[in-house]
Amino acid sequence: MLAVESLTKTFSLDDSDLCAVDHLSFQVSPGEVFGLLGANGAGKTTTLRMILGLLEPDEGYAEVDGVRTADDPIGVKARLGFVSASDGVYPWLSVREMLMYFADLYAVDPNVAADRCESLAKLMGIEPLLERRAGTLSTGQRQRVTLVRGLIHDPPVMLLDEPTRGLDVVGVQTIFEYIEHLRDVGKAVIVCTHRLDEAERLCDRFGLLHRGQIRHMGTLDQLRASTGQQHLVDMFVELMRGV
Ligand SMILES: Nc1ncnc2c1ncn2[C@@H]1O[C@H](COP(=O)(O)OP(=O)(O)OP(=O)(O)O)[C@@H](O)[C@H]1O
Repeated sequence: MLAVESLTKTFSLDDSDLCAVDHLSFQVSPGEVFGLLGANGAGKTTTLRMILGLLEPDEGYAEVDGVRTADDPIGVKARLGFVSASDGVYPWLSVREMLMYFADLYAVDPNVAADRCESLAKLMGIEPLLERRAGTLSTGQRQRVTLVRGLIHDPPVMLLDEPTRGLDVVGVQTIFEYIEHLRDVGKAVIVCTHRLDEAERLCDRFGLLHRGQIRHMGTLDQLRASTGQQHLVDMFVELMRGV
C-alpha cells in the first residue's frame, strides 16, 4: 500500500516561490488503481518524483509498503515499479539482456528473474522480441518492454506516468490489460494521465489535482455527487474556471 501524507514542495524561482505540491495526502490500497489527474503544471510529476525519492519534500512523506522514502530510499525503490512514456531502452542490449540487467540491479535471484522474464514476456506478448536488439523496437513494442521491466522485481506498488502516450489503439488496449493484471495480482497502482476518458475506464478512484492541491477525491460516483458533473473533463473545466 502507498500512503502520501501532507507532501509539500516549493520551488524557488528568480523573483518568487512556487508551491508545486501543497500538503498532498492520499492512500492507495493493494488491488486499487488510483488516477492522479491534473492539467499541465498541476504537480503530478513533482509528486511522483517525491514518492520515488528523486526529490526531497519540504514537508510530509511518502510511505511505500510501510517504508518511508526519507528513511530508506533504496528500500522504497525496490518496492516501486515505475513506467513512463518517456522511458528509454538500452539500444545495444537484447530485450532479454536488458530485462535481466534490470533484475540484477534490483538484486533479483537470476533463476527467479529468468522465470519472471519468460512469464511476463508471455503476458505482454513480447516473447518473439526477447532476442531482438532493443534499439530496433517500434514505439509500441518498446512500451511493452518497459511495462515488463517495471514488474521484473515484482514490486507491490506501480507508478504509471502517461502510460498510453504515443500508442495506437492496440497499444492502448495492451495498457488496459496490463492495468487489469496489476489490479488482479493486488498491486497498488497510481496512474497519471491527461486522457480523462481513459482514466474514467481505468481507475477505481481519483484525485483531481489543481495547483498542487487535491480539490476532489473519490470514486467516479462520489465525484459526480460532489461536483454535480457527469464526466471528469467537465469537472476539470469547472475547476480551471473557478480560479
Ligand atoms: N525543478 C523545478 N524548478 C522550478 N519549478 C519547477 C520545477 N519542477 C517543476 N516546477 C514547476 O512546478 C509546477 C508543477 O510541475 P509538474 O511537472 O509537477 O506538473 P505536472 O502536473 O507533471 O505537469 P505536466 O502535465 O505538464 O507534466 C509547474 O508550475 C512547474 O513549472
